[in-house]
Amino acid sequence: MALSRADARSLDAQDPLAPFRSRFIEQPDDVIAYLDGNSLGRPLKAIDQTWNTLATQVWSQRLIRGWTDDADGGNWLELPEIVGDELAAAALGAAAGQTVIADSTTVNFYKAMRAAVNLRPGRKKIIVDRENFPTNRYIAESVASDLGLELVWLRPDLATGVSADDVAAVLDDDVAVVTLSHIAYRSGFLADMSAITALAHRHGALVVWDLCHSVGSFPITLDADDVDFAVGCTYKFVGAGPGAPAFSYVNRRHHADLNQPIWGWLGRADSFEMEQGYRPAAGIRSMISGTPQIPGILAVREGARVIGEAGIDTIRAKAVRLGEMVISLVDEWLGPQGYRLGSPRDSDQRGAHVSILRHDARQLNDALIGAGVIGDFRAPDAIRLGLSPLANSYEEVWSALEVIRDLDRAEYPGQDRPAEYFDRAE
Ligand SMILES: Cc1ncc(COP(=O)(O)O)c(C=O)c1O
Ligand SMILES: Nc1c(O)cccc1C(=O)C[C@H](N)C(=O)O
Repeated sequence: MALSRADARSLDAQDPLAPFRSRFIEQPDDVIAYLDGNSLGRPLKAIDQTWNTLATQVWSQRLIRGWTDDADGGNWLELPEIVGDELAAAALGAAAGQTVIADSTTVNFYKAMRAAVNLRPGRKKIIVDRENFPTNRYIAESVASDLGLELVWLRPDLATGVSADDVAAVLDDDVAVVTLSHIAYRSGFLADMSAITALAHRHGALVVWDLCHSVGSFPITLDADDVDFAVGCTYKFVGAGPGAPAFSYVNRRHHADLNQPIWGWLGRADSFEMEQGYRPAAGIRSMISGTPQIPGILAVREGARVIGEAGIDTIRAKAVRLGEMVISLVDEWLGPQGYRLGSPRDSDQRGAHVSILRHDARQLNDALIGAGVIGDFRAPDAIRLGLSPLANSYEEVWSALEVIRDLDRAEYPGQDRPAEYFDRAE
């Protein structure tokens, strides 16, 4: 028996995270459910205040001195490292001094991949998977092409993702880097970061993890797992806003030999001496290239603060419970309408979104947005339902599934559905 609306309400009544919903700026009245926080999180009221303070009290008053004045526990030039440490403590399981907020995930991923390969001279292979986010696949191609390396492609089943066994099957001592997404962008499959990292290390390879879909939704343990490099975005579950700067983590044991490819002035030692020749700054600072994006970094600080306050374990527990609710409703209501589950059924293998598959997903998703349920379509046949434990209520998610069910009834009344309805176009 699927949960009823009353059941969803009762889950909300017991939800320790329910008070956090009022931290967000209200969504428009015509939105029944916003299930796209795994693409762009909703804004916190605190960010509105932070940006207002930045413009009216800090930027306008300190002017250029903001870069070097010691206020807010540091100056703007230091904020990438300061807020990097704050995010690391709240959401990455990483000790201070190994994380910076800078650039986009794409750019950070490029830097991390090149830096990792530089640490393994003479090795000729990079392992990457076909289900990885496009930017990761393209950057891996670009790095391999520039450096004359071979790409070894994993081809995971969409719903089962990349296992340690898949990696073990192609790993040898000629592999420089294994790169994977911790949570797959389409299926939500959760990779075993600890096991795969240990496996890569046994062959002398390094790992570069993309944490875009896990940061802020899943307890990450970068130091404990001895991860080498990790990158991820802050506009999803961290909620720092469209185009907010990403983060880059490099394990301390690589700092002495770290050599990333974009040699900008702010990653140099003694930047303001403006000297000839590049000499990397000490530590994680050398992952920076150019001027930090201060409004975005301050928004990351607010996101990290709220995650720290809520507690990442509590966030994860609610993500699991929301996912289970969605899957039970999919089974009961949507299976008979020709939808299939496009995510792992087992919560231990699933992140904070659930994908449902149907051949006409693109049109369905457009219709859903029109009906006030905002998820997203991912080619070729997936509707992703992103579950944001801080912003979504159980009832909101339940209502979304009800809308999906009823939309389909309206479109295809009765039991006589066209045959192609059930045949997934592969
Ligand atoms: C897994 C993953 N990696 C990388 C990116 C790309 O990040 P960006 O476009 O911010 O560089 C995204 C989302 O866009 C993503 O989901
Ligand atoms: N970064 C995005 C953008 O600039 C426009 C639209 C969507 C996005 C996304 O974040 C996509 C997202 N990373 C995904 O998992 O599909």
